[in-house]
Amino acid sequence: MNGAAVGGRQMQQRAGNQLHQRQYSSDHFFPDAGNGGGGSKWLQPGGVAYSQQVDYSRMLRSLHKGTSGEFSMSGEPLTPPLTSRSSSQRKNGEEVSPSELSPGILDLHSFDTELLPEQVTGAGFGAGPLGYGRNMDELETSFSSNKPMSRNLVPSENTLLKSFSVDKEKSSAVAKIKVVVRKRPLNKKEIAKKEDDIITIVPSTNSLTVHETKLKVDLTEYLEKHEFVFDAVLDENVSNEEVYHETVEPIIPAIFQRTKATCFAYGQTGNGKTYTMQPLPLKASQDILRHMHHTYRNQGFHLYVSFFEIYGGKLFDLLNDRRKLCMREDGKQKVCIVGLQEYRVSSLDTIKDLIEKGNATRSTGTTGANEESSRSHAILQLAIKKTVDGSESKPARIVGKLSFIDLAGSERGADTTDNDKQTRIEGAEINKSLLALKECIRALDNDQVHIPFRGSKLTEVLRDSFVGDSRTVMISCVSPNSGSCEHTLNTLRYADRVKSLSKGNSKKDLSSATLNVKESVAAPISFSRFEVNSGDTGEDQKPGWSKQVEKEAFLSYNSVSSGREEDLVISSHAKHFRANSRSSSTAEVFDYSEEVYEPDKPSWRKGKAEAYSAVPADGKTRRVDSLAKRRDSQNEDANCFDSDDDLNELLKEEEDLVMAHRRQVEETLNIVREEMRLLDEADQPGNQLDEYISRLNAVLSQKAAGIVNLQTRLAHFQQHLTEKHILVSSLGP
Ligand SMILES: Nc1ncnc2c1ncn2[C@@H]1O[C@H](COP(=O)(O)OP(=O)(O)OP(=O)(O)O)[C@@H](O)[C@H]1O
Repeated sequence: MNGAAVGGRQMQQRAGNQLHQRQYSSDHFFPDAGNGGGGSKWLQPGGVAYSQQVDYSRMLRSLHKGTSGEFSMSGEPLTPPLTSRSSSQRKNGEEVSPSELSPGILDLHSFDTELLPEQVTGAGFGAGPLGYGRNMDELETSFSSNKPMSRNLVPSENTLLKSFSVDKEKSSAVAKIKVVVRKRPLNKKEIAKKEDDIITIVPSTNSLTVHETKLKVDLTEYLEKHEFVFDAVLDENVSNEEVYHETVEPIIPAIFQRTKATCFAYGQTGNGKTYTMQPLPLKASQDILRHMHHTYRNQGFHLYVSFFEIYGGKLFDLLNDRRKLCMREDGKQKVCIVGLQEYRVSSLDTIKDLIEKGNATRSTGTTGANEESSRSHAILQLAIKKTVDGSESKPARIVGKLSFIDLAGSERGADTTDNDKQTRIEGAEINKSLLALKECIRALDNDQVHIPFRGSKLTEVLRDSFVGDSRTVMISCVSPNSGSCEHTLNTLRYADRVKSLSKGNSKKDLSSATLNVKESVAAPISFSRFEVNSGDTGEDQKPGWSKQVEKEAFLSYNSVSSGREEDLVISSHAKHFRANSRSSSTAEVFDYSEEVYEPDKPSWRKGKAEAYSAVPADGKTRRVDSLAKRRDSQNEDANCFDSDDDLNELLKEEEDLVMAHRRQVEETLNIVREEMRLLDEADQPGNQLDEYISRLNAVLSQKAAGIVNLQTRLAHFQQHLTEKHILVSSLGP
């Protein structure tokens, strides 16, 4: 984790199943004013365990000032005396007691999302050069200042309307799902071990190539290139500021227009997720505040911050002494997080304090790859709410929300062997939620009726952020060292899957179906050592999805199962089986490439669908893949079996798949036999022979693991096939 950014996290020793917590170095934000008790406490207003919408910044400021009030830009008093409660605690201007407050439930989503009026205030800053690009100090000054704005800073109404529509345009132009990859630099340890940087990036084409060293059967090394294209690819020289510009900045305007956006970082432990994620909320807050005070000035918008973590399937409030939270669903299936503290904020300093406080309280642990690894998913939410009829006494309505998720580091089962039991349990829980997250994104983008939000706490909590008008930005963090090659490929494949969920991309794939090649570019290592960061613009690096050149061997002999679901890319039609095997965790190790089939449905994604001419003008679906139209849930599967031909075709393909697996196992066995024969025949003197034998042994054990893996997969496929047969026969003639 990024110790520097957090500024003083300390890891406590884990005792048994106890959490690791980062202790915030300064717990002195507030004296225990309300209780009059001794010692400092972190925001315990009145010492009452009520929730929720604490006007934190007012309290902070009034504490700093020691006065009973401050003034908003409009000149109205904002801050109640320290001893009084925030505006949310007032009822028609009267003080109310905590017992009259909400019953301890913060329903982040209980208020109907409100459509903004299609107009902006006639005064204030525009979002143009005046609004953007100023530093935070200036920004703060302008936010907290009660001075009237200088005349020449006030743009015309036209300019404002223009900037507003530019914002709208910008936000609607942002893809529903954006996948960005960030490569971190080699760290000291890796440099000391003289590890190679195996990733080359060509920013101009958003492409990234992983150069994997592999062994042939005769034990000579060769390089295999895996090439990927994403929405953006950021190399090790890219700053956090640039990451923000590339990822979150474009979606800020959308948050004011009923959009819920989610930005999350994904990647192996120690790859820079926290380093990447931590600065983003503050930068986003800066932009949100700027919009509130300029484009949407005097429209009753307020910003609220909450910060919690999911650790071991449980929720903890990071801004309220790790208070345990419960998640509930109301009758409308809206998610309520009971007890979550939410702070109304209007200054960047306050937000910064809150973020630091939350980060310092997160659960951390030590993994093989990161001494201070996040063992939890941390979710920081910035909610924009609007007062109803300009009344402070009524609960504000949520307009939009931006969630930042610093996912716990993904690591493979294989890497956790040296970890204690707790760490391994954490790892399993983490991987489960990552899988669930991908499943949800996949289902959403396929317009599936059933979205498997219940797959994990993470997805349950995020349900609200994914339905309706939503935006998702995924930042995949990868490390460049050769030792992490397999992890890196797994991460990139996960990202690639998420990216390929986008119908738009799928359509591009389909329109160039044969171009969606899966090939490897291999060369003997002695001849083809790549130049690190040489801007490897080889011939095979062409822009566009069709250039996705990745070795995805049907089943690579050399790949030893890591137990992670990204490890395998088997075949598009196999996705069917997933629906039937959701309950089986082992079945979830399978991942499937997919050629997504696009029915022309009227939905919130229609705009995107229309962008692609592959959908026939008559609106009828075009058969691209006999299987694709029946891929989602079991019910959907059953409903979609149109004809016996389709069913037979499906069964045939599945049988072929099983046969192919069988062949793979047999071929692998043959290789092992051949190697054993070689071993027996090896007629080499002394040391050389020993060395040769030990190398062969290494290869053999690798193969043996591969065989076990293949056999397991084969068994699963056979099981699925049987289930399919049963399903087919149950459908009757
Ligand atoms: N782009 C980068 N530039 C410089 N240093 C980086 C970069 N990315 C990560 N680091 C450094 O690498 C280390 C690990 O990063 P970080 O803690 O963010 O990893 P992580 O992916 O969050 O790990 P985990 O999942 O275990 O929490 C930190 O010391 C961080 O400062």
